[in-house]
Amino acid sequence: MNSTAANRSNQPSSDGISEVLNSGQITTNDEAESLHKKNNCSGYELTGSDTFSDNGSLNKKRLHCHQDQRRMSLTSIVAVETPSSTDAPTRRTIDLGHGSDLIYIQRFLPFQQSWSFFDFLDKHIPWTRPTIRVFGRSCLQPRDTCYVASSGLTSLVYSGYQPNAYSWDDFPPLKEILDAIYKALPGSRFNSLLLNRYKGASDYVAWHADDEKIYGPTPEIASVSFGCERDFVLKKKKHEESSQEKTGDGGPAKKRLKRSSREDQQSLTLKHGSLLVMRGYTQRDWLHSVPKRAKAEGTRINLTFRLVL
Ligand SMILES: O=C(O)CCC(=O)C(=O)O
Ligand SMILES: [Fe+2]
Repeated sequence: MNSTAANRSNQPSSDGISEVLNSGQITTNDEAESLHKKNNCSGYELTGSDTFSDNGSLNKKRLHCHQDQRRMSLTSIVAVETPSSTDAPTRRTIDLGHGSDLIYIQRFLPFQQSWSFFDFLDKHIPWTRPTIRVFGRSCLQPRDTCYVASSGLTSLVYSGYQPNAYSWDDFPPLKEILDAIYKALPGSRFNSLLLNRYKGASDYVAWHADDEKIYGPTPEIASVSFGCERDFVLKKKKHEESSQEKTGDGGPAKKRLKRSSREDQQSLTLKHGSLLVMRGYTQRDWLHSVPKRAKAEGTRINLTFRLVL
């Protein structure tokens, strides 16, 4: 999503994965902030279980984004994006502990093809910005959304909002993306897709877990990102927010009350054409968010493929 000239050039720098170095930088900010900003749901959104607000100060990293960046010379892009025949996209696994893990593939889809997907989705998806309910208040969801699902599934409801389920047949490129995911994740199955469009720096998704019952106890969620890169931040739920103890692996109470540490937080920069997979108990034990980022001016589109049981 992040797309300055530098970013859009997809330089083979880091893989976008970095632990948050200063635990103080992720704040479970005050409900007060949200209550000030009643109409824009700032910082809060109730999806699965619990939510917290974010003060946007997680990382001092600059995330410039300009939509016209793709007009830059393609020379450097091609130089780093053209894989040799033996190059498989690098896959990183991040063990979050206690049966939760992530897979991140930065160059999951080819760069130019990813822009074609972006353009199709931006133009043809029937985006809507619904009014949702957060802590009893109605407010505008801080990003556009759309939902696609196989027929006959239990409806998705989050934050008091039940999206209309569109058919896969209406958007053939989505099937191409899903096929690519199946190649990367043999044995996985997905039958629904939540699409999000972040139209600029102040669009975001607040702290939440996708732990709705319809996904079962250990959902696998495959998340594909296009356009402006944005930070994706995870933090471990506080003990009472997680149901880890229900399976008996929460350890003794004293241990469970330990202060948050570096291992309780992760931050990734989700690049254009990347795939992130959340697996195991990630939804039960962790929250995730895409915070506002002042420099992330471009549009980002994110697709999260899920399996409704
Ligand atoms: O935009 C993203 O990367 C995440 C979106 C998300 O968490 C969700 O739709 O549940
Ligand atoms: Fe989510």
